[in-house]
Amino acid sequence: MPPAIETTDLVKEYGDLRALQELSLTVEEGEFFGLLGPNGAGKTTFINTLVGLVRKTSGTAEVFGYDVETEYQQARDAIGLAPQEFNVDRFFPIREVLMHKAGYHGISEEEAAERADEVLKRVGIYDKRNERFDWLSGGMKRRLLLARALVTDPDLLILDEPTAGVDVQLRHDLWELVTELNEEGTTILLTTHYIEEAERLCDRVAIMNEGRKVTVATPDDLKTRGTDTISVRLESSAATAPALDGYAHGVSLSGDQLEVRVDDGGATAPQLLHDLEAMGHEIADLEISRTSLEEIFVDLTRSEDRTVTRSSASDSSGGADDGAEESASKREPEREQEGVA
Ligand SMILES: Nc1ncnc2c1ncn2[C@@H]1O[C@H](COP(=O)(O)OP(=O)(O)OP(=O)(O)O)[C@@H](O)[C@H]1O
Repeated sequence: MPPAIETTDLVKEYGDLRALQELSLTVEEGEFFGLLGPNGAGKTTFINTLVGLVRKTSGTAEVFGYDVETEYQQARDAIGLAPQEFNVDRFFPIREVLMHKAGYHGISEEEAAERADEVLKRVGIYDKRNERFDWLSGGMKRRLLLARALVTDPDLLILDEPTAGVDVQLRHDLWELVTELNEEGTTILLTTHYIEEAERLCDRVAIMNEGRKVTVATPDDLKTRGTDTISVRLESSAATAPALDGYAHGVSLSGDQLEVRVDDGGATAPQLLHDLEAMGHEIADLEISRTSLEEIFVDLTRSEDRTVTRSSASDSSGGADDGAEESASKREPEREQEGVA
């Protein structure tokens, strides 16, 4: 089986702005994969390229081995997208919205009705099935976007910031649901600003910045890239900070409080204790704090100089590009429904 997503040297330019810069990324079938990055990193552009809402400038992008442009229909049929923005037909009861969506993918009316009911139950808004989108609360709207993504029973579920602005209860419900889906075999691509979410859910994460892939790693691997702090309380104040060459990246002392920065706190603590005792210090207390994924993320995505930046001309050329997107969006009526480009 080919990977769920495989892109090679993918580039997207909006006028002078390179939103994706030679992005090569592989997401294996069955993975729960996170795409992290600050605002404007290119996450939505990447997703929109996969679903045919944005036309790539160069490079290749395949979904389960299907080229997203030359084999658009096969690639698109494999994907369920829950976009960041609410883009649902407001004039129909939500059950019908879901049935229309299934219909676009060639599913018979009878089966579409069954599937609509099934996914509405699954996301917990079946009792709202005859209501219109506008009448739903914000949280229910998020649930509906997920239901719409699921109604075609996709092999690849793409969630673009599914928990942005939702309450804690819904966030946990959504986490539970997507974990279940992944356990049932659905590949998941999730973009999020919540590091905790990525850490909790994802097998691997790609960190993007300014259209580039900064790194791909498991959340645990990422955490090992930071430094830990060992905080030691001494029985009595010391006059000078001890020299701990060899493993300490930094040592600071304030009275009886000593802070030592090391690569791996757990592995280094015994050595540190030994060394301090050998220097005549008595230890009252010791605590290790691990670098949070958030700190590592901030560190990895510190602003760099852009090789190509938006120029004043790009606003107008962005308009020309929009024209290209618009013609792409007319290829299938559903694209307008799901479109966020
Ligand atoms: N249609 C467009 N025309 C011109 N520029 C665009 C267009 N869409 C996105 N951009 C620009 O491309 C860059 C990447 O945007 P994108 O929305 O992909 O980032 P993102 O990582 O999804 O951000 P966020 O986390 O804020 O959603 C940004 O600089 C954005 O302004």
